[in-house]
Amino acid sequence: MNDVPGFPPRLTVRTTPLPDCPQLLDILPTPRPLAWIQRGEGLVGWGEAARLRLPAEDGPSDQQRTARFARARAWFDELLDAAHVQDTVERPGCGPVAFGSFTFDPASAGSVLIVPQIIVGRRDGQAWITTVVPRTGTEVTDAPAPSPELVTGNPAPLGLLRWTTGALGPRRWVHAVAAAVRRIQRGELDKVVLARDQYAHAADTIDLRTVLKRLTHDFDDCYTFAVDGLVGATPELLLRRAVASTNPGVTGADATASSGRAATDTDTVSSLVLAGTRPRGASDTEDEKLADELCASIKDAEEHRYAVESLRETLAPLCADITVPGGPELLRLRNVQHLASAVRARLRPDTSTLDVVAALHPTAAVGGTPTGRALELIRELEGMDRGRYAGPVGWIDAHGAGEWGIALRSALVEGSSARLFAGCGIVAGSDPEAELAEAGSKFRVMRGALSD
Ligand SMILES: C=C(O[C@@H]1C=C(C(=O)O)C=C[C@H]1O)C(=O)O
Repeated sequence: MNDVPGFPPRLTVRTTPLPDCPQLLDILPTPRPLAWIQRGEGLVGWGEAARLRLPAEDGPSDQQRTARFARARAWFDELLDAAHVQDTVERPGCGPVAFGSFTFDPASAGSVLIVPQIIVGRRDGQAWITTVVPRTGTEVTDAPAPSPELVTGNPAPLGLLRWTTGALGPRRWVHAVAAAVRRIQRGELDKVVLARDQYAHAADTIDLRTVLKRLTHDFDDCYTFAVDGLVGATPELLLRRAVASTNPGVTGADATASSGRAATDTDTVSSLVLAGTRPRGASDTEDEKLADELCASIKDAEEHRYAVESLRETLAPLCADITVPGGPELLRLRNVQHLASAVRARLRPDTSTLDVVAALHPTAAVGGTPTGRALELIRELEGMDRGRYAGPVGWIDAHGAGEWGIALRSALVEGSSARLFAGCGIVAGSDPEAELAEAGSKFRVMRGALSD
């Protein structure tokens, strides 16, 4: 195990196909797995072959904003350079994979990259297993062949929960939102996203497998994730990049070092922007009424436009051919409905995935506009450290392929307690009471997943 500022370990990595395609959440042997799953496909991992945990950044503000991503990139590149990789599957997510979760605010400690000892992946009906073992000295040894008999986990129910409020109770949070609306109306900024937290306390250690199963069941279209105790189901995709290996067959340390971690000509990235929210209705009629209201709302259209424009501006120096839809679509989830815009672009050569993640975070959907002023107001009004909530969460492989979401609809699970988060975009026309109700709808994702 490595902690910053140590060097990553030298690893031997082997990926082989799995003859059967397992349900990813049925094979987890530990109550604290790593996961990234959408519609039954994705990656799960367990054990830790390497870990990087980053401290809070305190440099000059612009450098500080991206420093944790640059450190993570350097560490993973170094790990890849020293790794001996055998990969007979050659798909995104094969070979060495790091699961990552970054803090929302650079001034918070705890951004993390973890390379599991075992990774199981599943895509398009094909499954594979990767084993990662440390190697000592300079002699290259093969990783042991993975056992096809995967252990079946037995997730435990969570029992009765006790709930407590976090930094701001509902009334104080409504005041904070009202203060933000006044500051926006005074012209200090255009938009700020304010969040609140609450705690669930269980009698015993919370088994993340139970939580993950409920999240994937209820939010199949979302990205269900678990990285170092941060668990959730986010609808918001910050970045997906699919690059296949350019080196078929067995790769050695040198081949891995020159792998396609930077962009190639055909490299496309996609992102899903969400901003503008209504709850789901109790009946079809009410549901339609709320959807119509959302689609006709000038306040929500404006909030959405800020988010899309900020994404386009951020991508412009890094990408060509940015495609933004003419207007948002309606995305309906079990608890809420959102205005959504799918943006696609072609990555310029020599751009690394974590550089793009660094550039995109924080989007206006979780920070505000303009970013700097929004971050100051969040620090001033929220009264809490967001930790890794609303930060980028996802995975990256040796070729730069990866999927990164924004850690929303999430909770930080530590032992027997869970800290839940929910936030809302505030603009000049926001009604604080309506925002409190909206935060309630968003809390429902994790409240449901934690409740037996
Ligand atoms: C901040 C959150 O959600 C964000 C805020 C939204 C809004 O205000 O309409 C919608 C989606 C997310 O971008 C959250 O879920 O905690």
